[in-house]
Amino acid sequence: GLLMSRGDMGIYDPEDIFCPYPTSLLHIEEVCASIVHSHRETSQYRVEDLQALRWKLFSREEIHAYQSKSVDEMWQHCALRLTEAVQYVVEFAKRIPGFRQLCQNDQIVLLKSGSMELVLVRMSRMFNTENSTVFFDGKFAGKELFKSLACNDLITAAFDLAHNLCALRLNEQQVALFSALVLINADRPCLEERGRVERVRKEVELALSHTLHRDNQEGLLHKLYQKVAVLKSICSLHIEKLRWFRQLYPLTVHSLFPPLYKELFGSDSDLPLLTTH
Ligand SMILES: CCS(=O)(=O)c1ccc(CNC(=O)N2CC3(CCCC3)c3nc(-c4c(OC)ncnc4C4CC4)ccc32)cc1
Repeated sequence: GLLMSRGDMGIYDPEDIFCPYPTSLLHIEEVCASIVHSHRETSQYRVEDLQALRWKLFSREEIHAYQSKSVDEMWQHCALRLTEAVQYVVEFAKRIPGFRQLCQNDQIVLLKSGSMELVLVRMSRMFNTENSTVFFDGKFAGKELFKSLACNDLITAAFDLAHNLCALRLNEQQVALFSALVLINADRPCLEERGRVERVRKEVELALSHTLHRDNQEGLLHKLYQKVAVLKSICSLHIEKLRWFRQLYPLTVHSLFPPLYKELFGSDSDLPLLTTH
């Protein structure tokens, strides 16, 4: 498009109404490189390691042990795994160019609303479409392992999304840029400086379309935007289940859920764990 024709001079042309900010190709390539690097550094498991573990499946006995856990035991166990995953996502977010320049409130709003969506995107990297298993607790698990969560619709939705994202065969660069795009969303409620979030997002959008253009895969952009809607619906279903679970087991949530829970799903806004150091 017009932006790309500018070359790396970034010359600001007053007549140019399409580009109020000089976004040069060089700068976009720097944004790409930085986001992909941050993704690698904060991805919890490398793709090559997951490939090597591909056929490490839970035995029937191990699956039975998970299925014999009580509902609140299994939720606690999953909560710990999810919290670990969210902490890596928080690290990734903090390294997205421009994220730490956003005001504290907006950083937290984006993380509160986007971290679970990012965990779901990352889950697709840990999914084996040949036997519909996901890497969980050190091995690959089928969805029957999560039976005692009593959330089969939620788990099925998460597995289906992982399957569909896998089918797009995104490379790590595309996963990294898509992840950043999912997080930097200027439409989130309660943002204080929406315009600034929009500008950071614009750069990520350019980086993603630049990468897809270079990989000759522009068709993916439309499919990725469709996936954003699915991420949102799974997260709403997840919050519903969380409310249901908290009504049944208030003590578990209050005392045994990780501290991150109160930050991400609690009402208080002073959030030590998520602040940028
Ligand atoms: C965020 C921190 S927190 O605020 O303290 C917090 C908030 C909510 C909960 C309860 N939800 C929960 O545990 N869930 C939900 C879902 C199922 C679907 C959407 C994500 C999920 N997934 C996993 C998980 C995986 O977690 C890393 N890794 C691989 N597979 C899976 C499951 C097959 C989907 C593991 C836990 C897990 C717990 C903790």
